[in-house]
Amino acid sequence: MTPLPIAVSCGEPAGIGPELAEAAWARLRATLPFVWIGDPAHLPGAVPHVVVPDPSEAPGASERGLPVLPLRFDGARTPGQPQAAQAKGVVAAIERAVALVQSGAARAICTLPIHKQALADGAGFGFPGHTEFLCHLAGADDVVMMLASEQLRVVPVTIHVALADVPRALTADLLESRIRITHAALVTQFNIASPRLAVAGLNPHAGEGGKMGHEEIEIITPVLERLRAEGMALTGPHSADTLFHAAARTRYDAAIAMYHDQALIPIKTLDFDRGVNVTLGLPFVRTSPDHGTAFDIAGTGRANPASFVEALRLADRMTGGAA
Ligand SMILES: NC(=O)C1=CN([C@@H]2O[C@H](COP(=O)(O)OP(=O)(O)OC[C@H]3O[C@@H](n4cnc5c(N)ncnc54)[C@H](O)[C@@H]3O)[C@@H](O)[C@H]2O)C=CC1
Ligand SMILES: NCC(=O)COP(=O)(O)O
Repeated sequence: MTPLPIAVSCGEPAGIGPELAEAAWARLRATLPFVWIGDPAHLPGAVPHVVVPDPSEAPGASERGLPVLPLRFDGARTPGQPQAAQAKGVVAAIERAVALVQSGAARAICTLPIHKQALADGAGFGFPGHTEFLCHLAGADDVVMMLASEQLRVVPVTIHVALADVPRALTADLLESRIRITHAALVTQFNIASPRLAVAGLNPHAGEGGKMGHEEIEIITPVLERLRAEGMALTGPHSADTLFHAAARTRYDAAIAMYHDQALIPIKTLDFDRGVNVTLGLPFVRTSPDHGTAFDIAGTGRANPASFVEALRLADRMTGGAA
């Protein structure tokens, strides 16, 4: 039986998404079919593309060119310069990918990067990122952003939250929910029978016994004690500054960090080229490259497709493939 394709939303046309789609097709065309949802006129044309009326035709078409489910946008692609008139199309591509995976026409979705400000300005997009938008579209209670590579898996508990607002956003309920979702996904989607999780503190030195902050004592430790009593293998709260060196990384399957940069700086430093962003807790698989729209190099041919290729491969493995 022909495998279902992965549905790829085009992301911001002014970013590197269109060239990444072409480069990934050139690498994966025979082994991992995907269908790109976007405006064919925005593709650079370095490789052929094939417009397909239905995603079921993507695996066959992939031998001849990049399979495309067309979505017409207003205007041409201008690398580095997002067009307000195109913002609604960017959102529609994500919605289309979700509809395809929900109807069983695609096996997973993989999203190319959006420019959050361009979507807010051009489409009144009210979500800080895909993660929150997908949670909304799927009707999920809560989801988790995980960044994963060969060397590290890491989860920020608070996600797209201004640093000044993190202490208020970091509640015991949120921490517990995000640990539970991560633990369950490591078992069911990453085949780790007994996941080991290492949890960072929020403050320097994990609060130094209350001398440098109280969130560890008042919020983090009580949650960890409760979940340990259920049998979860949890350590922490750890000082975040010593949680990511090589020896420390051998002691856990995923690190739970308290805010965006605490989680993403280590993995992007270790593995920027091959890190993958995966949303856990959705009723379908969603992956994404770890980087953004890279306006500074869009249209120059310098974009490295490795993270996007890894994102497609991870989506494939998480849906039973062997890529
Ligand atoms: N999943 C998503 O939709 C994501 C979207 N973004 C959005 O992207 C926009 C730009 O974010 P930045 O912080 O500037 O990060 P960025 O990842 O777009 O760029 C940071 C630096 O890395 C380089 N870079 C990024 N990807 C590359 C690639 N594949 N090959 C070679 N060089 C690459 C860029 O040229 C730039 O110098 C923002 O609007 C942000 O919100 C950021 C991360 C993820
Ligand atoms: N820095 C990671 C990021 O912004 C990805 O967000 P999302 O669009 O995948 O929610």
